[in-house]
Amino acid sequence: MIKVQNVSKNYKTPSGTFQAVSPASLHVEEGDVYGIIGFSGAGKSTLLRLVNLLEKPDAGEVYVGGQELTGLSKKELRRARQSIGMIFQHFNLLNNRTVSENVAFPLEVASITKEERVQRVRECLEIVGLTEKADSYPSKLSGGQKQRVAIARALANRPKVLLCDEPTSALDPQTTRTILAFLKEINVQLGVTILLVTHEMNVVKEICNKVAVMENGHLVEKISLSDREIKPKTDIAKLLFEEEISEKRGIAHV
Ligand SMILES: Nc1ncnc2c1ncn2[C@@H]1O[C@H](COP(=O)(O)OP(=O)(O)OP(=O)(O)O)[C@@H](O)[C@H]1O
Repeated sequence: MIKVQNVSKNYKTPSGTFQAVSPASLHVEEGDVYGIIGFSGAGKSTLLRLVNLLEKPDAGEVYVGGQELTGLSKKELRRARQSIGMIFQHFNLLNNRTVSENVAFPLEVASITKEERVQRVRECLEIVGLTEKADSYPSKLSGGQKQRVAIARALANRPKVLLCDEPTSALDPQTTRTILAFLKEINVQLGVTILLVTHEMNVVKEICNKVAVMENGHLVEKISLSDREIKPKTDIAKLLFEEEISEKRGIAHV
């Protein structure tokens, strides 16, 4: 469903060129909830944004649903992006629009008729259980509710793929569980393939079936979580998995 082939990204900085993502390849199959985990600055968000070309790769190819995004014109890319939803750590809602108007926004961009928009907004708000907040403004919502609106908005155009950039990092543990449950339901019930960036192993363990580990711009290891025994090979993957095991056993880290 998503194929990233030898994609890389450099940034120009005052001190020279900085390689945020060095040639990386990733294959996300239909139905996966695929995690990308790593510490801050590892290049996770950059890699995610390379998938829908919010960041333009310096090299490599990106395919989503069999279509090569890296070969499209601007107009074709705008259209292709309609089948790729995205949610963010800080929700990125439009504060001067109501909940309904936020969810309707991508439908307006896609030139969907008003009648269809009203119907689809209603459906999406039902999916995330926020029908009663349709006329509220984002400022009146909790963090969890804001993320549910963002999910509804991301689903409006019936995407095949949902990209999630640290979707629960701004939320408390209880709300995190609720949002992860929504994402899992969307994956199972609606058949949406999910690629999710996080620095928290508990998020990966909760909903992902596969995870790629990133360190200093490199994808260093890919692990299937459906394997009976998970055996991380690299030091960073061992550290991330062992931290999780230690936390479960109640061992404090200093
Ligand atoms: N536009 C930019 N210009 C220069 N450097 C950038 C730019 N965007 C990201 N970087 C740098 O690239 C590296 C990777 O950033 P990225 O946000 O992808 O990491 P991350 O793993 O998602 O970390 P975090 O969770 O802290 O966001 C960081 O060192 C960051 O400072």
